[in-house]
Amino acid sequence: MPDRDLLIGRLPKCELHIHIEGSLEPEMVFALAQRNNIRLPWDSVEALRRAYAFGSLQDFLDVYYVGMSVLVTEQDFYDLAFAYLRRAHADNVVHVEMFFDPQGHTSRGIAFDTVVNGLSRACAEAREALGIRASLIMCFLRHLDEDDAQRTLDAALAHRDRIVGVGLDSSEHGNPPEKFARVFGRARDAGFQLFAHAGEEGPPAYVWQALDVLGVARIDHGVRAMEDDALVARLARDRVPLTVCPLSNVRLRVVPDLAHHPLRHMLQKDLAVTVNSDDPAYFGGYVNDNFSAVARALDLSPAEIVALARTSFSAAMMSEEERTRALAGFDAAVREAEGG
Ligand SMILES: Nc1ncnc2[nH]cnc12
Ligand SMILES: [Zn+2]
Repeated sequence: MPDRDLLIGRLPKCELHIHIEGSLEPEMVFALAQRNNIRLPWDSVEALRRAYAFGSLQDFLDVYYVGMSVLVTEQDFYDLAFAYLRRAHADNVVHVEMFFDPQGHTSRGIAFDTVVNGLSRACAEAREALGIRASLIMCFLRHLDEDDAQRTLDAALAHRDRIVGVGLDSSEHGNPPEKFARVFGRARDAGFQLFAHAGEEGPPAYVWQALDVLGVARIDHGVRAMEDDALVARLARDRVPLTVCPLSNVRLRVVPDLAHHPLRHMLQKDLAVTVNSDDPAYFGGYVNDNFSAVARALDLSPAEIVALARTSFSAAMMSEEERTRALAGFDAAVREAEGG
């Protein structure tokens, strides 16, 4: 086996937890602010970077929503998504399920169509130019009310062919999944796949609700599920995928440092863990950086690294035919890595 970072780079992988607005690098924030004549509360890229010292999820979200205010035109959304897909491709990501936050834009007067047109054009062109597959998952902002989410779902129905699923993100404390039970029921009836952030900062009860009230197919983060043995047993029994984001968890103080990250324990409990970047521009790294940092801190073996990347394919939304083909490519890449 080659060394850890070489192996990580050689493994094809899926990224299943990326907020596209969280890939907005500070340089791009300033370039788009200039292009669109937007005034920012920071006077330089360095000042913005200094604002990235977060004490909690809410601290981050306060900066994240201001950062995304520079996105105005369809071209802005296209440029953002294409830049991310190019970067992900460099990390050997072959399949992306991309979150976006329409309410962060429609609340500023940007049309839903502008957002979806720009993002979906980037996905289509990246497929052509780079061979990377990408689809869109629209997240509801859970700090907003149910009616706002219902109106957002109404807008999404007109784009049913370009949005594959719905998710739930933003401030977790005090905004349990059950607040959106009816919205998710409608989304399910409309044929959307269902996802939710749960157990990032919030308690295990929110993970139970995401599973049993919303009926989600995957849990985003889910690290606090480890506090509840019965929940761990349920997640393991049903092989519910968990999209874990190690660098995010450190930056948002969910864990004190990577050496204390529960990922190894999650693997020992037979949970279907994947590694992802969450908001790479804000948390110090893209998907390979997340693999590399957590593998080093927890001294993961090559077999464990391979297993994590392989799980990203079983956890992805693909037809069984696509999955079989993708896994064959994955296994071939592992054999090649083992050979040299
Ligand atoms: N890590 C995260 N948790 C909840 N909402 C988010 N929106 C963007 N990143 C998020
Ligand atoms: Zn997230």
